Amino acid sequence: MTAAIIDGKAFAGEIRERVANQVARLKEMDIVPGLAVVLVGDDPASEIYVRNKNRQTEEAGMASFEHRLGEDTEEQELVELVRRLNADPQVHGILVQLPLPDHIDENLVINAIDPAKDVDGFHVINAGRLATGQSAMVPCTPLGCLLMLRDRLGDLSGREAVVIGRSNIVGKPMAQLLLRENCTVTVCHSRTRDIADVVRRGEIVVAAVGRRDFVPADWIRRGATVIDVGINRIDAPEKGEGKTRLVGDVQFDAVKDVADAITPVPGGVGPMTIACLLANTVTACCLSHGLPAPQDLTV
Ligand SMILES: Nc1nc2c(c(=O)[nH]1)N[C@@H](CN(C=O)c1ccc(C(=O)N[C@@H](CCC(=O)O)C(=O)O)cc1)CN2
Repeated sequence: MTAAIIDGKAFAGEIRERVANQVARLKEMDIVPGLAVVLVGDDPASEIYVRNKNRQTEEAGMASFEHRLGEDTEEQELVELVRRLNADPQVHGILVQLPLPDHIDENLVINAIDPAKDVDGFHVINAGRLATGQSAMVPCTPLGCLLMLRDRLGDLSGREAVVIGRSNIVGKPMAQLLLRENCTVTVCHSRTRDIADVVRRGEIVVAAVGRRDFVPADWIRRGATVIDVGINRIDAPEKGEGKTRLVGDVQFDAVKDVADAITPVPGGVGPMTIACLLANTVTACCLSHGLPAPQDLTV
């Protein structure tokens, strides 16, 4: 068996097209969705993600507001910026790029964002709404994973799903979304006993541990759909001195001989994350104007 490769880059392009159509529709009503992205410090990977977010926001016809603060910015200064953005009617979505420098309490900053503008879906109110089956802003990476799973498998009801990783950003919301789809969900983590046997139950496996090559082929049930959320940068001397490349959490070359379908890294989940951020911003904009959330951008 050779797995189908799920093309996240192409799918993200489709989502961005849907976003651009919704933005054009809103412009006819003189409404321009706006996204504010806040970057604190100079982490090189975050710099790239923020640049891409701003570029793609503008390409979709939305307003992009970029705020860059120094590494030694005080927590209070960041919270004050968030409060100003909460009050700004041109801003419908606020995203504070993570990770933040160690001296800043991430939860405190995230929970200072107006939940209606929390397009990352990380605010405790949105997490609670998702967990209790109420309408919520859904975190972008799990939202992208779910859209790919539905596109590949259709109805997910009754499927055995295994999520590897229990982070607030991916693992927990992913598990909640799969539960909402009526999957039987198991969450594995560093203390899970007999993890190979547990993962082998999954018809759907979502790997989000942040450890390169963590999932070998003999953990994967034949015919499973495997979503690799890992983004691990490793040295790539074969590309030249000092060069690097990205690998996922799954041993792609071996697993593709067992799985029915698999997402690659790069080109899988990553591009979907930013496309879903744009989708969430349009949703937040519509809701703030008393319009319904666009059905083709939400789950
Ligand atoms: N506030 C947030 N911070 C972070 C999030 C998030 O969703 N909200 N997620 C990650 C980083 N991230 C977005 O911010 C992100 C990571 C990767 C990609 C992506 O497109 N990856 C490409 C490869 C890009 C490359 O070559 O480096 C791929 O996988 O194909 C987009 C967004 C942590 N922080």
